[in-house]
Amino acid sequence: MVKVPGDKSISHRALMFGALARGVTRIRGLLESEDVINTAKALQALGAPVEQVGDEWHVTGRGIGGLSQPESPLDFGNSGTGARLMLGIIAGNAVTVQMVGDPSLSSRPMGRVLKPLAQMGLEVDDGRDRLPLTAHGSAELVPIEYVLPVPSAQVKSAVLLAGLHTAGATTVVESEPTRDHTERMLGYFGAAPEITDKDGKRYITVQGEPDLTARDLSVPVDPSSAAFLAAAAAIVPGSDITIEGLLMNPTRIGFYETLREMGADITFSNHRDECGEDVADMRVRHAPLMGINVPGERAPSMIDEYPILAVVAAFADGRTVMEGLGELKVKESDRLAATVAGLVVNGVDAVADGDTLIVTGGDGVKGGGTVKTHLDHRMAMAFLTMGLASREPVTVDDTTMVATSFPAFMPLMRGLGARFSGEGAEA
Ligand SMILES: O=C(O)C1=C[C@@H](OP(=O)(O)O)[C@@H](O)[C@H](O)C1
Ligand SMILES: C=C(OP(=O)(O)O)C(=O)O
Repeated sequence: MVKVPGDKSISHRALMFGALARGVTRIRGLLESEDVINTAKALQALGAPVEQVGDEWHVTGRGIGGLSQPESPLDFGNSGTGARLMLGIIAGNAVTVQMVGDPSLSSRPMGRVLKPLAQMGLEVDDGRDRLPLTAHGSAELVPIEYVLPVPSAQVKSAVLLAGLHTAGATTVVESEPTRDHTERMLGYFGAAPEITDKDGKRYITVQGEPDLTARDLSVPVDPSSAAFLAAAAAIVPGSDITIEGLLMNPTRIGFYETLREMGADITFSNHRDECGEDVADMRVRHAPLMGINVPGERAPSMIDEYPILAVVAAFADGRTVMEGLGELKVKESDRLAATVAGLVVNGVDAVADGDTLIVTGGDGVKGGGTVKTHLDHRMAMAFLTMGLASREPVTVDDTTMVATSFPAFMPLMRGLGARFSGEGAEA
């Protein structure tokens, strides 16, 4: 049984909802990674105490609109989720906040959240749409109806969080379902949104100024982190691993559906509910894999898993065609370009054609190349995993960013038999 840490998306939200509720929220299984700790520090600086108590994290909520002026800039490090969701919260409080991030985060588009938040009343100095920026929240936000121009749970969540700070009903319309942890957590904290499906679109409406009540919650295992272990088991002959308590939310498990279609031996057991989310235990055993077509509609349910899926595809027989990957270009790096480059430098036949990624496998993977990770944790973990099954070692140029989402990655992999050398830069 392998213990994989808690889900990053749910961890950010558990801290944020804890800060917006009344009372003390106690969180078990919080992902203690750099991204999540930066969110905890930001909330603390905004006047909602966050403390570690044994193996729990306690957040003392300030109620909707109850946050206070921070004394210094808030640093979101590498985290798009932290920065974008917090913008939704900052928007609804009468505070002025300087937001900064690392070079990767500072190059990512913030206009996608700033545009709807500006309609609601948030002001940003000099019309900036990248970090660093200075945001002026307001105690008088106005509700809006917003049609998402991109399939993004971060944009959806920022607008819904801001909507909680208005005196009316805010609706987000999405045409492709994205991860729904914000909606579920709203329900768990006592303010379930109204969700209706009409003409192939989903309408999510929150009522402003709800009373959120502090809750105890336990964070399920992150399917995006577990994907590296599952992939390793799928490509390394003789593997057989079981991961306990995996988050099975249908908006998150496209990677596992895809691996199964490729022929991977994956079974789920002991399905149960944990704090409003479905979880199960997952067993993965090595089996021969074949290339498949992965439809674009599936992309939101596995958006962070494409680098590792592309690595798995390199070990599958034939072509794997992955469509609809436009959003990969605006992650911690341009993951479409970086994945192709990492595969090619290790002797794999891979090309990007517009928003489509095509990887042809068949004869194993040569390896021997050095992969540029561009401050991107998923690039580092995907290619370290590739090195476990390639003929020659794979080198990655930097492993420090792994700590943003999965600090236990290298020790866990070592525990399963992986050998990394050179301070872990080679697999
Ligand atoms: O809402 C979230 O927690 C996340 C949403 C996704 O981003 P987008 O909403 O930008 O697609 C995902 O890539 C990110 O790792 C986490
Ligand atoms: C895209 C990711 O995270 P974020 O947007 O929060 O930086 C990720 O973890 O792969």
